[in-house]
Amino acid sequence: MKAVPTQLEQCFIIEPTVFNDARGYFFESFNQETFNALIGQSVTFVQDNESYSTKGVLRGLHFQKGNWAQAKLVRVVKGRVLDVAVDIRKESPTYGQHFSVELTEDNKKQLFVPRGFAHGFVVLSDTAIFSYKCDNYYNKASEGGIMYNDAALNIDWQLPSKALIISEKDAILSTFENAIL
Ligand SMILES: Cc1cn([C@H]2C[C@H](O)[C@@H](COP(=O)(O)OP(=O)(O)O[C@H]3O[C@@H](C)C(=O)[C@@H](O)[C@H]3O)O2)c(=O)[nH]c1=O
Repeated sequence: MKAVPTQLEQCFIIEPTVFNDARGYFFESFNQETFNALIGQSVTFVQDNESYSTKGVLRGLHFQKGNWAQAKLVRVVKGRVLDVAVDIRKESPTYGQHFSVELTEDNKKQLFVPRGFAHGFVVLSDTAIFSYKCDNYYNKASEGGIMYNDAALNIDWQLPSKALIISEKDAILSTFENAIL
């Protein structure tokens, strides 16, 4: 397993070591000791989530506020997504910057999204199963969000906006400027 730094401090791409043989493949999708050593942080995940989506589904940009902030370790079990992490740590030198990476069932890359980030993804394949670990529990009252097409963030989602499928909740999120972080 390897952790590749991004330009956003504490945000890493995780590349697992995959063992292929005549039967198929094997890899450790998570190993707490190795993971914490690689990223130089002590993260304890407490909740695992999975979602299924069809092509063009865009979920995000989401975060939880205050004491309910969540770090996430995200990956794709089936299909292909563009995954995006936005630095919303006001004191950060990369505040307002984002990092995006294709996560696919073939490349098996994962993204570690630290606390203090907004997160979202769009499905590029016909269908996708998205799986992630969170280091804090879901808390509906603490949910926050930023509109995916915020002009200041200027994220290239790789699909035309008419091809996107967005929840009612996500269609009315704030601009980055007005979001309560
Ligand atoms: C996120 C979440 C949702 N839910 C419920 C609330 C709702 O009825 C239903 C669907 O929720 P949402 O529409 O918020 O699901 P979704 O849009 O997939 O939300 C997720 O998006 C990605 C981008 C993230 O980063 C995640 O942290 C999470 O915010 O599931 C839980 O019970 N537990 C959870 O942890």
